[in-house]
Amino acid sequence: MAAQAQQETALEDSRRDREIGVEQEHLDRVYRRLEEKIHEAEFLMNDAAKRGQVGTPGALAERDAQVFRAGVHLNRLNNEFEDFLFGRIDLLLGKDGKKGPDGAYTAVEPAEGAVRDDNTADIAETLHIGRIGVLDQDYAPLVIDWRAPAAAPFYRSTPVDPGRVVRRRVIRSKGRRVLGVEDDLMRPELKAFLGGNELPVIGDGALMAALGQARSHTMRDIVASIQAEQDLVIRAPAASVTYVEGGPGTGKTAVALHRAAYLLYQDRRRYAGGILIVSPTPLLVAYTEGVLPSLGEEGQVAIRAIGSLVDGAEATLYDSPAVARAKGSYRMLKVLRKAARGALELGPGGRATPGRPAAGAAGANGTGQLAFGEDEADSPAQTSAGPPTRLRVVAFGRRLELEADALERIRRTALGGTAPVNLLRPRARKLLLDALWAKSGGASRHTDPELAAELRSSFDEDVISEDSFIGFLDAWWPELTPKAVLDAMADERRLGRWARRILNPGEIRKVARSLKRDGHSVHDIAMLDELQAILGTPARPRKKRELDPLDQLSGLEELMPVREESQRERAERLAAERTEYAHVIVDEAQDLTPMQWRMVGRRGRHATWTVVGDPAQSSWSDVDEAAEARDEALGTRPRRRFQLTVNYRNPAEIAELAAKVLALAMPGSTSPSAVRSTGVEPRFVTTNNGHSTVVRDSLAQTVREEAARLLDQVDGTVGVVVAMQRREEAAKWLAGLGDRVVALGSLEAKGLEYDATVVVSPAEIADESPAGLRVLYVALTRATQQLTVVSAERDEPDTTGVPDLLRD
Ligand SMILES: Nc1ncnc2c1ncn2[C@@H]1O[C@H](COP(=O)(O)OP(=O)(O)OP(=O)(O)O)[C@@H](O)[C@H]1O
Repeated sequence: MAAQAQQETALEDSRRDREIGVEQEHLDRVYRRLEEKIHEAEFLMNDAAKRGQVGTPGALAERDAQVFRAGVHLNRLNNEFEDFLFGRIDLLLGKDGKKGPDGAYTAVEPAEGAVRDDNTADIAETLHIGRIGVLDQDYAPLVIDWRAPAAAPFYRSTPVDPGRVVRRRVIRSKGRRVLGVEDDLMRPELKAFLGGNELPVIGDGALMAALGQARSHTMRDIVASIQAEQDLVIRAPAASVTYVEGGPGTGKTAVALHRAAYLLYQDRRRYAGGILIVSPTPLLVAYTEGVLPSLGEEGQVAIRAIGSLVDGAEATLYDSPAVARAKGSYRMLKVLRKAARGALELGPGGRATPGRPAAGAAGANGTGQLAFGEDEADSPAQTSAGPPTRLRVVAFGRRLELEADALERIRRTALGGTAPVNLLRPRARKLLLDALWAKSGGASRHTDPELAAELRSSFDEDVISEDSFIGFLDAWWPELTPKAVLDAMADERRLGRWARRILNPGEIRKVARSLKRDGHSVHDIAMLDELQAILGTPARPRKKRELDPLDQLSGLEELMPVREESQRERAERLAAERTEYAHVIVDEAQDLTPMQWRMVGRRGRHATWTVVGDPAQSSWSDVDEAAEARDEALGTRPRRRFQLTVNYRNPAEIAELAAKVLALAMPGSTSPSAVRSTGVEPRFVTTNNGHSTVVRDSLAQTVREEAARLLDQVDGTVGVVVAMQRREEAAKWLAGLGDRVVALGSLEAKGLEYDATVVVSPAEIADESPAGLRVLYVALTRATQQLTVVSAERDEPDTTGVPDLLRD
C-alpha cells in the first residue's frame, strides 16, 4: 500500500513539474516581449526629449504628453511584480466565435457541439491572466489584464455555473521563475483534451492555499483568487452607488481596493479626477496601502484615514463614548453654526492678546474700550481680544461714531441667513457705511440723485481709506479660522451659550473639557471640516506661476511670455488642489457618524460611490441617525446592493464563537459561513487562578504568556486586543516579545487581522460603550488561525474558563 502511495506521489510530482515547465515557457515568452516593450518605451522617451529642444508650441505640448505616457509605461513595465503572471483558463469553443477587443473570444457560454455526446471536448482557447496586459507582435494576447472583460470568467466561473471554463489554474511565480500551479476543475464530468492530450489537473485549488498562508503587517492582494460573488462587486458598473454589506472576513476591504484598480482600468480618463478611499484608522491605512501598488496602481488613488481628511490636522486623540456621541451627532451641526457666528463677538481669535487689542481697533487708537467675552482664566480662547465696542471715523471733516447697540444691530442684520460667515464681511462693511452715511446727514445735502450718488461714493471712499476704519473692521469682523472657533468652544460657559437646549449640561462640560486637550480626535476633524464650510474662505489673489526650466531650455520663453500650462503641470496642480473626487470608496462605513458623513459627502458631491460595511460591527450607537446622514451624503443616486456571504478569514471554530456575541449584539442576524476549518478550538484562560480577586500583574502575566505561546505556534502575527483604556499598559505587557506581536485598543482592531489573537476581558470591552458588544464581535473576528480569550473576574468565567458572554 505504502509503495503504491509513494508511486502515486512521485507521479503527481512529475506531472506537477511538467506543468510548471509548461507555464515557465509561457512566462519566458512574456518576459522576452516585455523587454522589447521596455526598449520601445525608452526609445519613445529619448525621442520625446529630442523634440523638447526644437519646436513649435504644438510640438512642446506633444512632447509633454509623450514623455508622460512613456514614463508611466516604463514605470509599470520596470515594476518587479512578485507574481506578474498568476492565472490561466482553458476554455471550450464559445457560442459566437467572435474575438473581442482583448483578442479573446467574447462568448461566455459554450457553442453548440463544443461538448460531444460522449462527454468529451477539446480546449479551444487558453488565456493567461496577469497584473497588466501584454500583446505579442501580432497583437495576440500573451497576458490579459485581470480587469479586462476577457478575464472575468477566471473569477466568475464556478462548478455550478462554469460557462466555457473547463480548468482554472493559479500560477505562483517569483520574478521570472514559476514556482507552482494549483488547478480547479470547473467541469469535472468532462474529459477534455488540449492539443490531443488529456487536460492534466494539479492540486486541490488555489483558494485554500492562499487562505492558509501566514499574515504579515501588510495586506496582500487577492487578485489570483477573487471569488465569484466578490468579482460581481469589483466589476459592478461605476455609475450610482454600489453598496456592499458582508460580515467579518468576507473580503469587503479587499474587494474595495480591487474595485479602485478596476475602475481606473475601465475609465482612466474619468478617474483622473481621483479616487478617494476612506478608511477608519491610520493602522488600517498602513495595513492596506501596499495593495494598490501591487496591482500596478498608484497616484490617482488616495487612501486616507477618516481622521486625516482635513489638510493640516491629524487625529491623534480618542474621545470617550459620550463625547464621541455628542460630537458626531447632527446636534453638533447646530452648535457649530451658532459657534461660528458667536465667535465673531470674540474678536480676532488667537491673534491678539488681552490688553493688547488688534491694530486699528477702537481700543488701539485710544478711543474705545475692549470687551472680552468672559474672564477665561484657563481657556485657550483667553488669548483673543474682544471686538471693539465703538467705531469712530472722520469723514467730510466730521467725527462720526457708532455705539455698541448700533454695531450689534448691524452685526445681526449682516449675519442673517446661512451664508458663510467669512464671506459676509463685505455685507457688514456696506451696512456700516450706510449707518455712518445716515449719521453724516449727507443724504439731505443734494436732491439731485446723480449728485447725491457721487457724494455718497466719495464719502465711502473717504471712510474706507481711513486706517481707523480698516483696523476696526479687522477687529470687529475678523476672518475666522475653524481652529479658532473650535478653541473658543473649549470654554464651558461659552459653549453652554452656543449649545443651549441642544446638548445637555453634562455633554457641554465633557465636550468643552475634551477640546482643551492638545491635539484633535477623529470627531474634532469632522467638526473642523464642517466649520470650514460654515465659515467659508474669502477669495485671494492667485499666485503667479513660476517659469518652467524646460522653457528656458527650448528658448521659447521669449516667444511665449505667458506660457500655457502643460498637461503634466495641470495634473500636478489639480492633484494638489483636489478637495473633490470622481469616485469615493468608504470602508467600514457602518462606523461613520453623521458629522463624518457630511465631511466625506463634501468630497464626493459629484462622485460615484462604493460603500462597504457591516452593521453588526458598528461602533456608532445611533445607527438610524448615521443611516440618515449617509443617505444625505449619497444623494438621490440609485443604489446597487450586494451581499458577501463567505468568511475567508476565520476558521469555523472561531467564527462559531463570534456568532454567539453577534446573537447578543444583533439578535436575528446571520453570520457569514466560514470557508475552512482548522480543527483548533479557541482557548479560554482565566487570570485569577482560583483566587477571588484579579490583580493587574496576574492579568499582565497571563496575557504575556499567551502571546508568547501563540508566537511559537504561528509563523506570522499575533494581535492582543484590549479595552481602549488598557492600550498603553498592554503594550508594556508585551515588551521584548518582538515585532510580530502588537497590542491594540478594541477600536483600533477594526479591519485588521492576525494569525492569532488574544482577546482580553470580553466584559471589559463590551462595557466600554453602548455599542460595546459589536466592538467585541469585531475583536473576536480578527484571527486567521488561533484565538485565546483571557477572562478577568468581571467576565465571570465558568470552571472551564469560558466567560459569561461567550457561553451558550
Ligand atoms: N477571494 C479571496 N482569496 C483569498 N483571500 C481572500 C479572498 N477574499 C478575502 N480574502 C482574505 O480574507 C481576509 C479578510 O478580508 P477583508 O479584510 O477584506 O475582509 P472584510 O470583509 O473587510 O473584514 P472585516 O469586516 O472584518 O474588516 C483577508 O486576509 C483577505 O485577503
